[in-house]
Amino acid sequence: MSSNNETIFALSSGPVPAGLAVVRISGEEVPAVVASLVGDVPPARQAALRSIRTRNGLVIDTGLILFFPAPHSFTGENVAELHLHGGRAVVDALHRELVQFRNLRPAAPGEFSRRAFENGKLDLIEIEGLADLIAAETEMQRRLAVEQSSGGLSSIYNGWSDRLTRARALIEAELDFPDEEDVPGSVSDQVWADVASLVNELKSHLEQLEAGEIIRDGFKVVIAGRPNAGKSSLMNALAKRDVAIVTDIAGTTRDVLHVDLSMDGYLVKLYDTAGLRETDEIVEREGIRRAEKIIAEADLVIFIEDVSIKSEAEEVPDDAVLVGTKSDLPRQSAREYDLLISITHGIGLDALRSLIVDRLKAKVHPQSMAIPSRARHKETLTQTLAALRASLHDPHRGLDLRAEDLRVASDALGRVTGRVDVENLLDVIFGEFCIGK
Ligand SMILES: Nc1nc2c(ncn2[C@@H]2O[C@H](COP(=O)(O)OP(=O)(O)OP(=O)(O)O)[C@@H](O)[C@H]2O)c(=O)[nH]1
Ligand SMILES: [K+]
Ligand SMILES: [Mg+2]
Repeated sequence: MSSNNETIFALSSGPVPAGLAVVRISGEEVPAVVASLVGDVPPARQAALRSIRTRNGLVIDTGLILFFPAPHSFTGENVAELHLHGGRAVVDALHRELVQFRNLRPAAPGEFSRRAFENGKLDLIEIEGLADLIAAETEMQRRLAVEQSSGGLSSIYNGWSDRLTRARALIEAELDFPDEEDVPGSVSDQVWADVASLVNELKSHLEQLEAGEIIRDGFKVVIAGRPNAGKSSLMNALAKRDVAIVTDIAGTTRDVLHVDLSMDGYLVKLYDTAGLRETDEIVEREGIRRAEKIIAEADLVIFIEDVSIKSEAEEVPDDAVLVGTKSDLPRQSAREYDLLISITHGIGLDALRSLIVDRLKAKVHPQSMAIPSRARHKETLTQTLAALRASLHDPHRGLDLRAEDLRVASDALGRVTGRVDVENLLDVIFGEFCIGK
């Protein structure tokens, strides 16, 4: 059990007014609070219909109550859920009543999840997965988050941890009994063979990071090209709304504009940028600087060119999709394009959408959804891999030094799931939750 002796509560469902409001309470005081509110403590884990009253006997509302005795609850503590009617005044009245109890206070953001972590109910990967699941807006984000929040990814890391622990134990045994004839050399060989295969598994796992990041954070597509090429018109057509200002004045767009699209279940982040050209105009120049920055960070650049004007020798970024636009106008450009479109005539847009999805899938083709997706995962897994490689680097190095590398690897891997001390990280991780989670 956690050492938290305060009981916390919060509205865990969405904003009121709504059909229902679910208020969650967690901590030691829960049975006493529930008995006071509804007159008894209902049977564990069964929905019970009750009148919820103030201590003066006034009815606040009638609703369902669920009691989850410790440790079989989300937080591992005593938990109650009150399902009320989702009115502002109903929730406020319950709030006013709850703050009257001793040792009862409103929860901080992420505090229920933090208690779940501290009581060993969820590890850090599962907690992060839960935050992602709540934030998920696309189907692929949901699948990735479900895999993480339900322990699929953790089980890989726990499996690796167990293998490392075993390897370290065998090496320690060899260090403790160096002259024992009956600790055969082949034991040590087996250990290093397994460490080598761990290195390979970790390496291919880390190669999936880019896919995980694209699924979680989105595939960044940047529209670039000369002023007046029709970039903002394309952005608006793909977004199906008027996001960007379109005029026939070259240099209309200055700031980087952005919309989120869902394509084939993936999050695509589409950016419109200032037209690229030499200019002395200060505002436009800043716009171009910003454009160049986002182009450098893009997963895919769509470089568009007006086919109705003679194309100048332009630098098109490597890997960019070269799109000729305004195909409704008489053609002047002799360049070969990957695709021709016309925004005014609605030509080629579906083909462009498919092309974006194809490029995305060329980068993201995970065999499984048990893949890393955050900078934090990358950092700790990279440290693990480096230490494992160090242990294999020179077989003639002292066994004690190689054992120390394995210890470093073990610690780094333990920090991924939070098995090893991560106190300094917790505020960051739980801070991204909303209140009530
Ligand atoms: N005929 C024709 N005109 C187009 C097409 N797409 C855009 N235009 C016109 O081209 C002009 C410039 O379009 P924008 O979308 O503002 O071009 P931009 O590349 O965003 O321009 P900057 O932001 O100034 O760099 C506008 O007058 C549009 O109406 C098209 O497919 N066909
Ligand atoms: K323009
Ligand atoms: Mg524009």
